[in-house]
Amino acid sequence: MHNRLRLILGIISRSSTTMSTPPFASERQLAISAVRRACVLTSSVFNKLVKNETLTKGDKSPVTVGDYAAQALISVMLTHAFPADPIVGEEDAAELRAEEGKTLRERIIELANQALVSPLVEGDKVEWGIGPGQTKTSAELLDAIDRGNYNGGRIGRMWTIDPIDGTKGFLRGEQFAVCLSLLVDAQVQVGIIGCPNLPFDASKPEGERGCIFVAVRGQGCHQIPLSSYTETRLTMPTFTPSSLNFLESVEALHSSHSTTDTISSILGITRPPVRMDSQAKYGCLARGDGGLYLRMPTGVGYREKIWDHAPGALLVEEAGGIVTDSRGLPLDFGLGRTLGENFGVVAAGKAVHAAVLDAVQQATGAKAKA
Ligand SMILES: Nc1ncnc2c1ncn2[C@@H]1O[C@H](COP(=O)(O)O)[C@@H](OP(=O)(O)O)[C@H]1O
Ligand SMILES: [Mg+2]
Ligand SMILES: [Mg+2]
Ligand SMILES: [Mg+2]
Repeated sequence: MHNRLRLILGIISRSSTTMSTPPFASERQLAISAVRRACVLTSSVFNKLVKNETLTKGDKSPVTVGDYAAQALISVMLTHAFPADPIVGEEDAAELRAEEGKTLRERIIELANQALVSPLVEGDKVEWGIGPGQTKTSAELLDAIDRGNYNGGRIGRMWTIDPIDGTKGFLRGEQFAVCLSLLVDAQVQVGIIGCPNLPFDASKPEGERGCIFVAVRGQGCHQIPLSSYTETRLTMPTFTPSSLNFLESVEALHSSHSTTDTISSILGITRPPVRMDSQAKYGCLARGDGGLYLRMPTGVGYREKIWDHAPGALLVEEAGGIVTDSRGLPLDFGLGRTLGENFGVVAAGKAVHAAVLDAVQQATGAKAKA
């Protein structure tokens, strides 16, 4: 009798847990923890970065010990929690494996291990390979970086990692972001962006810095301070064309400033653009710091990478906005590691997106969607 009662109570409690757990709750919790640790790691690197800790990659873009160490850390945590999930990560360890001497490698291993062993905080779980005593060997950490070599595609689960997005902003001491997303069948289901240098409240630029933006499809977009765990739901305010201002890259090589100037004058926007590095722009759009984010191709044949847009696009959609390319089509995260041919990015609130798209098409001659 006693055993039967225990069995019934067990079934009730198991089914109520299942019913009350929203989809992707574990993934969300893990992703927040990983991004939080990577934000601490990258900020600490910035404070101590020395000149010879930055490399130039084959495409001439910079990469620092912070990028490598943060990708290793996040990859270790993902692999402990979800060993079957492939990872599309920006960095690979080829340069490190070929390094003469071990200066960079040793620094990266030290940084990643410091981040892995730091004490558990709210939401952390020791099963993710973190907490005291969880150090990894150099070989394990290089392999963790290289787990990011997945080619992407349309089918199945996969994570994207951009361990430092806006590395150029990071090196200037300006905005950068740690970006993580979960794709399932090419749809972004979870998007997390940590911005250690971003003011928590745009109206207080000298106030507290550091925020994490979190979105799960169908569950809204939230902001959490880096210093605590309180979540605030974000909803994009309604802009009209006359109150619009826009966000764009600092780097004119990444987004054509002259094209956005033309779009701006077609729309009658008088406020100057807010130029900011990284996917912090998507977070700022989601919380209404700007009404529009434009990224216009510069004509160099560059293909946008999925890790540069997947988490950001979900933040904006879950805060009530629309994200398309300049033809009005959704960004396609199922094409592999890139978004394919570059038709730019047009992200804005529902009330203005159509008008903005019209202006983009006038300025660029992009064809509207059929
Ligand atoms: N020619 C180009 N056009 C568009 N994006 C580019 C580019 N060259 C590099 N990028 C991407 O722009 C990202 C930074 O975007 P932003 O200008 O919004 O800060 C870089 O991310 P990383 O810094 O992670 O390498 C890189 O992937
Ligand atoms: Mg890069
Ligand atoms: Mg990037
Ligand atoms: Mg990067």
